[in-house]
Amino acid sequence: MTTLFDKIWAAHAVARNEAGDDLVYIDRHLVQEVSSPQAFASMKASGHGLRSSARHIAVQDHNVPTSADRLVNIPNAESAEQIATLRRNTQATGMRLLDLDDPLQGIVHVIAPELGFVLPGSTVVCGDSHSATLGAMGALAWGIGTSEVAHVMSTQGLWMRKPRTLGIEVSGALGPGVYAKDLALALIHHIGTSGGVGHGIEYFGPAVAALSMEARLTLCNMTIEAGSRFGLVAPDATTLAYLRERVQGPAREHFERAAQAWATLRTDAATDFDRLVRFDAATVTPRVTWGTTPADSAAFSGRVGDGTTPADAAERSRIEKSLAYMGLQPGQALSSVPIDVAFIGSCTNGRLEDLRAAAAVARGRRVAAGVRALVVPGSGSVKRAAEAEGLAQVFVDAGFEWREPGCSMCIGMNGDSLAPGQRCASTSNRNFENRQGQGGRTHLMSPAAAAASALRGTLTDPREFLS
Ligand SMILES: CC(C)[C@H](C(=O)O)[C@@H](O)C(=O)O
Ligand code: SF4
Repeated sequence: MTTLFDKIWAAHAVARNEAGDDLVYIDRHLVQEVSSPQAFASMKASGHGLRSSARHIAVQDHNVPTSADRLVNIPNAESAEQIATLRRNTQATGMRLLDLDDPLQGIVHVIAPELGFVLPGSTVVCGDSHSATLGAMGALAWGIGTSEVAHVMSTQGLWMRKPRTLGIEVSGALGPGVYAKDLALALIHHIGTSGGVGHGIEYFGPAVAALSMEARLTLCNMTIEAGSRFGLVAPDATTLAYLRERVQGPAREHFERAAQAWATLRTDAATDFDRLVRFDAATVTPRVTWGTTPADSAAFSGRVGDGTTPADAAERSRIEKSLAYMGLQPGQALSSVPIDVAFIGSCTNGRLEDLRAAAAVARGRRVAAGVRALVVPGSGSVKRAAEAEGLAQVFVDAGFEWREPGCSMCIGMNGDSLAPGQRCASTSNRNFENRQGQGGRTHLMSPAAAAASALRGTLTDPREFLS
């Protein structure tokens, strides 16, 4: 009797050293331009090449401008340099690159499932902390550091200590206007930003089973914000339906046989986890962060600081500092807080369903005067699909900017960033100080909530616009 996490791990651990670390075989590796330059350089310096070139895909995402002229104009010299470096490195090593002009380009964690690159039961790594996103496909997926990236490229293996397992069982169902993002924020609020440290998390239970593939990707994406590098959902009919349309190569040819094998990929019993947390989805309402960690969140009807004063002195001073940064008063009603910018996008919430949810709120309405609202699709595929079904037009008619795909204002490396003091309703995953630009203030929420906030000009519960 064991967990899904342990089963996939055991199938990939090919050796154990004296320290107790396992050498884990890596099936797939994703590369982006920010964390790879040193890895390519050290691989070259050690005289290695790619051990298995078909197991890697590279994409430009963090630094890419989201303006229409980006193929001819990358104003930031550092961004241009990182983009050129990945182009050079992939050419030199024979790694597939989805470059700026590729119709499939997009945020690394958004494109990987779209390409059918991530299969249930596989191991997938990327030099990016949000790689657990891909665990939604029933894979062990995690973020690695630059030296590990070099190691994977030249050996296809990694020495790793197996983490303990944490099962998060979510019962009940999410109500209307409540999304996977709200569930993720509620869970992080519940277990804390270090609640998952040292553990691989598997999400399961009726509320997880009811989530679409895209919603599961959102949920797993936020796992690192709870301190865990691994977020996992067992493959089921939803996973198979998603993959059937997307897998390539041998997995396509042998799909039905593979599907039978994937059906065995599940945790035998909830008691097999080292730790178990139970959570009721019916208690979740649309949430928004007010502080500078993803755990600092409350319902839109709530108050800054949860309306309580923590007994712990260190926590009290942390909150004081974060509220000073955020320009908020403890106890202030969240719904009275005005915003300057709304950002809909990122690897958390830049997929088609996210844009549908935001467009359902924005349709036939107008962005409030003085608010800048951006919609940045997570990939070229998302962009084209959103245009084909009329979502882009809904946004444009409502006064939102419709941009080219990339990480954009999630991290502000590409020129899309907040000015000091600006306040943003954002569908991304991190609200740390200066994350979206020096002095910028981030409020995390779902795409429907970001659209609602853009329309009203203050932090707004999306249910006010959904009938
Ligand atoms: C730049 C990159 C390596 C980084 C990460 O590791 O996650 C970024 O994607 C982020 O979201 O902070
Ligand atoms: S969208 Fe944001 S969180 Fe995701 S990979 Fe890009 S910068 Fe990181």
